[in-house]
Amino acid sequence: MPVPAPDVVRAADAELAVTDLPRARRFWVDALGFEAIEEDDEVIYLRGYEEFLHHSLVLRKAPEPGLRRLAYRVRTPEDVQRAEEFFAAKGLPTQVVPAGTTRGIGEAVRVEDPLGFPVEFFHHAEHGPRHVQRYDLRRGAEPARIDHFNVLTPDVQAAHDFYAELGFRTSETIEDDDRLYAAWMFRKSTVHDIAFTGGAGPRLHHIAFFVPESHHILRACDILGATADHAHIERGPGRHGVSNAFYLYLRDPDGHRLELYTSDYYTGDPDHPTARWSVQDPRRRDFWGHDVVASWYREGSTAFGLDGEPKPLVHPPVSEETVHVGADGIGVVTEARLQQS
Ligand SMILES: O=S(=O)(O)c1ccc(O)c(O)c1
Ligand SMILES: [Fe+2]
Repeated sequence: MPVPAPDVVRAADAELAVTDLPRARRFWVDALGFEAIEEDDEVIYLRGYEEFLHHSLVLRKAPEPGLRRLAYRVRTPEDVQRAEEFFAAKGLPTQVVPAGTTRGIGEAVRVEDPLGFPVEFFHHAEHGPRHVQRYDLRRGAEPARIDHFNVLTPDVQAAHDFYAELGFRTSETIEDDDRLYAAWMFRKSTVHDIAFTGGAGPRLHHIAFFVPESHHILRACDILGATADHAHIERGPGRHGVSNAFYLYLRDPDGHRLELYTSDYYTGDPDHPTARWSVQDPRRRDFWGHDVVASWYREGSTAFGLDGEPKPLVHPPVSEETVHVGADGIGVVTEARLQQS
């Protein structure tokens, strides 16, 4: 008798290990505009203005940077128990953590998924003050809420198949006749809660935060330019092919990648179709055909297991970067330009 999957509502919380908390606070709070709703010498709880749960992201001081957990909210308290049974039935590590282990979060279960990532499922959560219309407080990029996680994994097909078993549906893919290079999967009615980027893993690729409008992304660029912190800008701003979202990728002081993301689309109907992109299409990752900087494919954050130890990396047989002739479409675009000249 298969163990039923928990009813996942959305990607809702995450925790990053950072090596210098005041330095991280200057970036995430002073520059980007997240609200620090609770903090001490060891930890900062950050919150987006649309979020009604206690927080959106936890930054915890540690000797080494890395990903400590990706957290999904589930629909009922019984789904927390269901999550534990679902992963335990697959022989995967699980641990129940008492309420308050993470401030504002009730009893939760932490697991290592088959990809090697530390994943948490929770239901009970304190509600924080509603700041969505506190325009007197909103600052920087005015981050609204967590939108999705993106992880580096050597076998995107296996990752896709497992999260499909967990009840996620697929909104978009990048593929060719031989393999699936990337996939975007969702539980909430938008393009994704989790996405898989082919590469050595398990590593975190990025955590994305929804911002209300594209001008908030441009404001983040201007703020970082104004303080001569432009080196934090890694890729963009631009328009994604996959997801159609307007985007910007930043690297925080510890190298953690975050995305500011807006204007993707609704996916809530039961027969929502999957959009499939060819790995040879130069518009797939940037709709305007802009190349993707190599670091975006190659770099990610270490993932810590439930034991707190860094997870060893497994390398993929083939990477999108190499299949697509250089970092991302340089060969294809160059050929096209040469043919025009
Ligand atoms: O670069 S992609 O267009 O593939 C893309 C689409 C949506 C995302 O959230 C993302 O990080 C990357
Ligand atoms: Fe993303």
